[in-house]
Amino acid sequence: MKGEDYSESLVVHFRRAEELRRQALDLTAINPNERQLFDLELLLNRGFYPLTGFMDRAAYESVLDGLTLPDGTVWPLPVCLDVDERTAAQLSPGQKVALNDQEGFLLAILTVSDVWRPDRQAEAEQVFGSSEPAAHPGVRQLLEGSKPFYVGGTVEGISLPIHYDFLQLRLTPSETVRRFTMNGWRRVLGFHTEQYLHCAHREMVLDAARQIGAAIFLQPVVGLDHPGDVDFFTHIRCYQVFTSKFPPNMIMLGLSPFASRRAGPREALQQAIMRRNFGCTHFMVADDHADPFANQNGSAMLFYEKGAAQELVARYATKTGIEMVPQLEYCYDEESGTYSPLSAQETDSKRAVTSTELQSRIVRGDELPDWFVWQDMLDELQLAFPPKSRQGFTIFMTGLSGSGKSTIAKVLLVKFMELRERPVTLLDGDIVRKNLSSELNFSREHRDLNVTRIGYVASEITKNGGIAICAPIAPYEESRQANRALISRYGGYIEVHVSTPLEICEQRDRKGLYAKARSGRIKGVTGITDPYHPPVNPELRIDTSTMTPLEAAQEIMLYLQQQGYVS
Ligand SMILES: Nc1ncnc2c1ncn2[C@@H]1O[C@H](COP(=O)(O)OS(=O)(=O)O)[C@@H](OP(=O)(O)O)[C@H]1O
Ligand SMILES: Nc1ncnc2c1ncn2[C@@H]1O[C@H](COP(=O)(O)OP(=O)(O)O)[C@@H](O)[C@H]1O
Repeated sequence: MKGEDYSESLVVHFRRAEELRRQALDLTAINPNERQLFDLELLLNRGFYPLTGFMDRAAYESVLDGLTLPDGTVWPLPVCLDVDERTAAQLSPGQKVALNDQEGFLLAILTVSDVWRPDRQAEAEQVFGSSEPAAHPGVRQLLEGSKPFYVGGTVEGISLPIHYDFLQLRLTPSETVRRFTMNGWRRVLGFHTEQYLHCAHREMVLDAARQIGAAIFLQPVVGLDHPGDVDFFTHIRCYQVFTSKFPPNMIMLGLSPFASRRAGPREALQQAIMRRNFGCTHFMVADDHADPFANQNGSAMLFYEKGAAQELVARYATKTGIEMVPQLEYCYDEESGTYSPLSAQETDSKRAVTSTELQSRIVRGDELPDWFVWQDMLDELQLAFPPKSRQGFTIFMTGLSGSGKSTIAKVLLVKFMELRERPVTLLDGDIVRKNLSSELNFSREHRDLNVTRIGYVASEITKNGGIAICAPIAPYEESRQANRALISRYGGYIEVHVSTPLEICEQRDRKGLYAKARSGRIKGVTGITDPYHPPVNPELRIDTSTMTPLEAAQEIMLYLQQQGYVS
């Protein structure tokens, strides 16, 4: 990147865009992933001003070593386009490359300045303060989730990445600055969040803004981890409710396409610079800002030193042109009925409520006092996090062939249909093998694929509030765990190990499978010549050798009642 480009946006005039579209037909194309598209959007809309493209090697090294671009401008995080070795081999300086979105729609043309293989271990150390993937999710993303070559070069934008949701909130820096001016806002406090906000947050941000005579620009960063999740839409709806609780002309909401690296102090500084580019004069920084373990289990868990992010943003304030405002934790005093900052000593009659606690209280269906959250926000949250009695769930039965999975599943199916509380779907092993996995055999690889396909379908059913009953053998822990992780995001997951011993299954031998296995006519039969790894921690274990199918199903129903899934 040479020279400074002062334009409002790097998206070119539509006449030039037409020309670039024609040129792009002959160019090598790169389809940036979700994370890279976020960076591209901030380059094109100039949230990353003064960058005019993905960093070249000199800028990258300068940022890592000294938190500045080669011309001395403060810049703490690398903004690089990572590609695989095959793509890198096709690129050389001066070459033009098309950058398309995931549907192949042309967004920008990159003029390559250099291509290099970075030392990502060293980058991890400098950016995150660690090169241990297990210790930090940002390090894991960099070392295991990104590609080994970087491409630097300027970009000419044809279009900003396309969004269909909340268009009125996707404001570019020039749009926000124009609105601030129109509102008469000379001082603007940028407030970055990924959390659900409630009444105490309102008092906290309002007090901070009043102290410096500023209005508030709430710019949350959400939606990257699980785009399309109900959670994302709920977050934004709740921010809309939140902003409606402020005095007139006091707060504005906009969405930021920033892909968080969780790089603690360096990231806080980066976010401050970005907010300055959106027109803010002040930026609120928490003492655990951008920490990978913020909001988890108190400060003992933090990766970065508490307060380090605030210190770094404040230290660079003169150079960046944006001032640091510390974020204080506010609590409610039941005696006086007021909110105030929580000091370390005051915990008796004062109550602080974290956003995580808010969410878990809603899932448990607890009563929430009105000092905690507004009714209209509660309505939004309850829609997204219904109590267990209205959540979808999956009953995932695993066990040897003949252990009783299908029989119990059929009993459960009719019981749920009788209850008529939710739609119910049976994904039995042999039905799935016929309809969804007919091309698969019984190798480990194919069994895993079969089991995760069942998990995917069950996750969709669970997400939409239904009941999925799954009954494959599912002999391996890894694919069962993958299903658990996926499905638990959307609702209940109840793993039932149908633990009937092999001798009993073999005596039953309804399909003659074991006889054929013993006589060597079929190979790789689970329990005989293929392994079955019992689940480590199932919700229930049921041995059907000493009970009827009805009794087995009743054990599962009792568990569901106890957990609150069925009434
Ligand atoms: N080699 C081998 N091993 C195990 N089972 C075999 C095999 N070949 C065919 N069958 C029949 O296929 C049914 C199991 O399929 P699944 O899809 O449940 O298996 S897996 O979860 O993918 O491992 C299973 O049906 P169920 O008895 O209903 O479990 C078997 O009858
Ligand atoms: N308590 C029980 N639960 C389920 N099945 C039982 C039970 N007791 C006996 N059985 C018999 O065991 C066999 C189990 O077969 P099936 O349900 O097809 O097993 P799987 O689906 O695990 O291969 C059926 O013949 C069923 O009648």
